[in-house]
Amino acid sequence: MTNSPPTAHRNSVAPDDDKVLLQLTGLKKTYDQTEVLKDINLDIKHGEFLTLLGPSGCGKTTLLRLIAGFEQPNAGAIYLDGVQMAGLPADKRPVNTVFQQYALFPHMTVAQNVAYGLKLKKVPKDEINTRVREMLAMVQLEHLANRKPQDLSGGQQQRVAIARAVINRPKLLLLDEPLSALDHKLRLQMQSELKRLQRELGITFVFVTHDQEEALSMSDRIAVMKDGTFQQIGTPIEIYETPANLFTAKFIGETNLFKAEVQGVYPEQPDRDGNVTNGRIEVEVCEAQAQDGPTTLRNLRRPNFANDVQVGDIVNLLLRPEDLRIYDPKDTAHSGLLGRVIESNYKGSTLDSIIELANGHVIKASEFFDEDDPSFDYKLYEAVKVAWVDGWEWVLPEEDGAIKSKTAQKDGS
Ligand SMILES: Nc1ncnc2c1ncn2[C@@H]1O[C@H](COP(=O)(O)OP(=O)(O)OP(=O)(O)O)[C@@H](O)[C@H]1O
Repeated sequence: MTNSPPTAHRNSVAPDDDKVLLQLTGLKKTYDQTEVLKDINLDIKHGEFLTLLGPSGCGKTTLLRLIAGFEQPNAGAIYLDGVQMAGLPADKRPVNTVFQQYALFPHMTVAQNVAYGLKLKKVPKDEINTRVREMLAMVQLEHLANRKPQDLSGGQQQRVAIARAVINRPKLLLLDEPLSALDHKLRLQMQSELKRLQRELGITFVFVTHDQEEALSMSDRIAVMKDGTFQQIGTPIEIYETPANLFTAKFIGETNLFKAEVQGVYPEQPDRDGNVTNGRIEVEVCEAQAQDGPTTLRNLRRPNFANDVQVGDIVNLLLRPEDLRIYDPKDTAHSGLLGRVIESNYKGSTLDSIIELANGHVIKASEFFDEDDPSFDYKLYEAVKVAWVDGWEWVLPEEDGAIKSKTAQKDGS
């Protein structure tokens, strides 16, 4: 993977303190004898922005509904600030939810919509007015306080919904795909506004999306879900750069995958100063007709994995488009995979190329555009050699975690 972090890095803010706000232990939920959540365990810290990310039907909304108290789990427990939530109805939990449909009251003005929760709580009128004013300033809607929801744009309506949900300072705000009804440009704008608001209010957010770019750019941590289980929980950088399995690798960002055969295994061992060095393996990429010299990998970045691997095993070599470099096939300084460029798109800051390798495998490379760099001087359908930046690769076992040797695969076992 690249050493230059994705955009998420600049936006992510470490939570204020390490105290756990929300603790989920052994949560299970079954509908019609189908377990849609299986043994969910997660600690969320005060002030954290945590995103549940996964394909449709993986259980994201169900998990939010359990936390909110709209549904009860079949097993497990939910603790909020150390208090067990079992049996506590939704309206008694210090939690609010923002849905994709904003559900604003059409007959009320913006200010009345935002004031609604405080009015129910019988907060004094003067205090309500002050807090509504402050809240509308925060979401930059003061000038629209007397408008009705139907006279607002989608983005403005969503800001009212968010203001209404946070005015009574819940400890936790649950957001279920709150931006998915917005067009692309507005969605990007709302992403940064929402992030700013979360930082200013210091409220813990649990945000649901199936948009991986949104998850990467907004979250402190992402929990990647599939079939009611967590596949990986980590920072955007961890999830993108060191995915725990093939599902996460393929779900987040663009991925080039190569099968590779292990040629040598060198477990971790102490160096001269007594520090334990990472284990490493050497592999040969299984792209037989596409290869120009041995393409070996020396520095495996997952030390524990190295000890499980044996010579002859097949592993997956993961390379993001930005990890690849394109060279002249006559170049002798780099060993790589031979192919030809079948599509080339100039994107301003990058040049994105689709390359068909000699064995038919199609891959994608994305390089920063530099007019002075002669390595970019290739034309469509021209032969090229593709290599990767040493140390930017990531190695994964097969999906089920098992590593099948080449011989075993041939035997069909
Ligand atoms: N009330 C219900 N009765 C029966 N099955 C349900 C119910 N609610 C959800 N499910 C099922 O539980 C699974 C998880 O649904 P859920 O809505 O949590 O997924 P999701 O990840 O939020 O999906 P999406 O991204 O499409 O909103 C799905 O298979 C869904 O059909």
